[in-house]
Amino acid sequence: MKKVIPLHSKIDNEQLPTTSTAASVSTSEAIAEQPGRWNEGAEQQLLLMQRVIGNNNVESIISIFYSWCADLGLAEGMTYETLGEVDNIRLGNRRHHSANYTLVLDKTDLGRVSLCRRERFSESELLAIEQALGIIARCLRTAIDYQTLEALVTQDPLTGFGNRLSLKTWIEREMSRTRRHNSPLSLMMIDVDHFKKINDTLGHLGGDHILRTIANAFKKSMRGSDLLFRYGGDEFTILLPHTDAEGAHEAAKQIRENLKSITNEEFGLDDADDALRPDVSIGIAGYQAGDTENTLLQRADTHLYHAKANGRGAVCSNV
Ligand SMILES: Nc1nc2c(ncn2[C@@H]2O[C@H](COP(=O)(O)OP(=O)(O)OP(=O)(O)O)[C@@H](O)[C@H]2O)c(=O)[nH]1
Repeated sequence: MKKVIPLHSKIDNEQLPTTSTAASVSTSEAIAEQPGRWNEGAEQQLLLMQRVIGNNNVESIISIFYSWCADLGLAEGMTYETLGEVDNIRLGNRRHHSANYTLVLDKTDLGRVSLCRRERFSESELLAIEQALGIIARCLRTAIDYQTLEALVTQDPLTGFGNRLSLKTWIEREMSRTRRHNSPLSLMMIDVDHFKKINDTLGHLGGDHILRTIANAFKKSMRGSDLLFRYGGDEFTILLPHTDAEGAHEAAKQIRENLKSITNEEFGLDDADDALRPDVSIGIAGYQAGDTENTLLQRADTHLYHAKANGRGAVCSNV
């Protein structure tokens, strides 16, 4: 009888593996070179295919693949690691025996998959895993491309937070949620004071570093449900679901306060540059019935203008 030789020549399937050696597996070849075996688990493979096809979310595809393996007793734990935009994923538990794969499809690195469980993997099980990886590989590539493109279009490259386009999407989403549930919603427009002077003194790269530091400080001051965006230049927007203008006003004061706890060193400033320590002006608008994206932004902007006109380093709203 013809011996089936798995393509993964370096699977860790020993009694006491200490480190894992990744085997490079071209998953499309894995299916093509084992046509006989393909039919054996055809039903399960079909089920997996039906679940992942058309799915553009990497995390979801990985989690479907893991559930599929776990249901068949092929895994008790799994990790998925990539170098790109997609976060690393860990599912289930760590176990003694592991099967490690580097997924490569048409020369594109799709990441590393490591499955583990208490028992050794048999050759036929490893083959089933490879065939399943072959199925998810194409969906994964589409999903990775989709998520990378989505990040390019919606993320601000300097700070990594959402950009103006992303803000538009989220305002619409949160406004319709607010209308449906009759819950409050507020929006903050934040502008760094005298940022031009910071740029002129520290140079553009120094200015970039300050913008990133400020954005990260905003993020730390916010609640988990609040959403931060870079509106453009030295302007940021925070969308605060479930928060009325009064609550947002208090949150804005806290944001300004928290900026004071950032050290000169973190800002990339010398002690002699104390005068350059950044402060912000903030305008706030609470959602009102009949508001559109533009009217909400416009009101926050008007309040921001007043905060600037009142000498900067201030919070202004209608509360
Ligand atoms: N370093 C850096 N600077 C930027 C970026 N985008 C815009 N800027 C600068 O941000 C500065 C914004 O300055 P202004 O809008 O004139 O306002 P300001 O100096 O902050 O003064 P006020 O807002 O009136 O307090 C300009 O000098 C822009 O060149 C960026 O991505 N990085």
